[in-house]
Amino acid sequence: MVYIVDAHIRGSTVQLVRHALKEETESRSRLQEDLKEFKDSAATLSYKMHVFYTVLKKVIGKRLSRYDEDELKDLVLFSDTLLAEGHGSIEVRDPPTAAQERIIKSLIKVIFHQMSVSKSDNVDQGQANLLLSLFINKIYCDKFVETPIVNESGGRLVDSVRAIINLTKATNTPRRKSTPSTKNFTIHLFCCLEEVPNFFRESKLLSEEFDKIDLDGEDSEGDTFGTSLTPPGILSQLPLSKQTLSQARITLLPSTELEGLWESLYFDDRIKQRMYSYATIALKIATFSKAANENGSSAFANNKLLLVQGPPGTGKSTICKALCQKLSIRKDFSQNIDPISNNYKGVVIEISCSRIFSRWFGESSKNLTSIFADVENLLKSQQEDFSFVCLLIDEVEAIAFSRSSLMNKNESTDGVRVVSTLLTQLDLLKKYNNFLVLATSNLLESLDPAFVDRADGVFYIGNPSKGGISRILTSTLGDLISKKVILCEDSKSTMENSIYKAALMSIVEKCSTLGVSGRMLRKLPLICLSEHFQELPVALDDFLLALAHSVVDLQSV
Ligand SMILES: Nc1ncnc2c1ncn2[C@@H]1O[C@H](COP(=O)(O)OP(=O)(O)OP(=O)(O)O)[C@@H](O)[C@H]1O
Repeated sequence: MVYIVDAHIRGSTVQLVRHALKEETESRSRLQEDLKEFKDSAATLSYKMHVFYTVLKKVIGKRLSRYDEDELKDLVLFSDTLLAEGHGSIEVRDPPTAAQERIIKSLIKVIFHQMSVSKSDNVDQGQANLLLSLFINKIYCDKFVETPIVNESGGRLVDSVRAIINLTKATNTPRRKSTPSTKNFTIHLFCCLEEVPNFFRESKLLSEEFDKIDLDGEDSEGDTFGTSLTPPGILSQLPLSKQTLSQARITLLPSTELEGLWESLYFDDRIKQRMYSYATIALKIATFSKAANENGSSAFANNKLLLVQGPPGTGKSTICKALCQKLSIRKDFSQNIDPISNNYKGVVIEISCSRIFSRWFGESSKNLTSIFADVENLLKSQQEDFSFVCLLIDEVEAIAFSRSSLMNKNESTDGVRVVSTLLTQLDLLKKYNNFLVLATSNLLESLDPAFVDRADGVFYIGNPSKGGISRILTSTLGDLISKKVILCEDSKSTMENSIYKAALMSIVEKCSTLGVSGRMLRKLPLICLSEHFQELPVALDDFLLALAHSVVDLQSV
């Protein structure tokens, strides 16, 4: 079984490792007065950091191998768990104290010395616990079900293909081979940009410079940057016009804003894995075309467009943003980028369809063209930096409404022009190997067939199943218990208690019958507290009774 592990590292402590290794590298070079070696110290430092990351990954892998398969599924390990369970671990401040700095520097010295003597990157248990507590914030584990297709029978290929096509139960039908139960961990270390030492300071300086620029010029419309959390100083470095910045929300990745979203979503049908695979294959395959020096034309379709559709509040927009964050963390297309480097690994441009529309004839399609022109500039500038650009179009029906319906309704030709512009622009940009479009819609039937046809994958996301409902409610309850809004005897094991489990299950059953959306499930605890209590905290028993009432009340909404 393959597990994709995303380990969220602490930028501040890892930066200290870099300092320690840099000091050591430079002092050695100076001692030896070897000019060439001194010049190569940057390469030596980057090699040593690579060794440090390898040791850290090995320690994480060993720690995770303690868990069985069931426990590993969607496991999230927080730093306090790592701290409580590891002898020799220490709690570290952010930024670390002077004493903690000394511990980190000594530990690194000792580990590197050990490795040079033993010629192995193994560390003892005490050191492993110390490494985990000092450098890891959180560990997420994603089970990746691999079903490689093999012709196990070894029969003639043509017979096997025919057996599949005709769905015969012939003995030589090639099957999807089940993977052995060994645990393989693919570990990615990451740090959100806002936590990278100096990123924020630099962006603050840039912001100050940016503030001096007059934004009230003729073409500054609306609340520029109003919705973006990325500091304007950083945004001003991107080749984007003020107009695009006011009509789109830009997020540089990985971002703290999107952190933990992927793990907070519970879907059936391996939807997350499938979307991740589609996105990575689309981006990876494009790099092959680049290697073959093709200039865009290809015998197979790769529009790099994924469409997510389904009823409101089912997590469509959230999964798209979470997917972008994962693509930037897992770096399948951006090897060798240091997790604590200042470089962003991806950019999400979220288009606000309502802002694109203008009351002036022809303006809407002009707005769209200008956004796409900016996206193209950005794609060009990012190509060598191993970072991707994702265009996220929420509620795409606003700009991809079926043209025939528009004409039947005698709507103005402006709407038709917007759809045609969108299609033309998508066709133009698909040649970029670092480009991806994610679109969401509640109204698949109303979309223009030519747009749907361009989607490489169409994913349906419905209301959560019983399993999903149970996990959403359990996680929300767990959060309220840990925040002490809900009181119970043992905050860690209460929800394991069979009495509470059975009570919650009845609520889950009712939610499932009513077809409650993920959004409503996330809101239910707040509705329940507001409707039934005046004072906080509340007892768990009372909360569950009130929750049952709130769910029943949903019937009348
Ligand atoms: N399956 C789910 N698991 C966990 N959380 C969910 C799930 N579905 C929805 N949510 C939560 O519901 C909220 C709304 O999600 P989101 O806005 O992504 O839905 P949407 O499908 O895009 O809605 P709309 O179509 O109305 O724009 C988010 O906070 C999200 O985390």
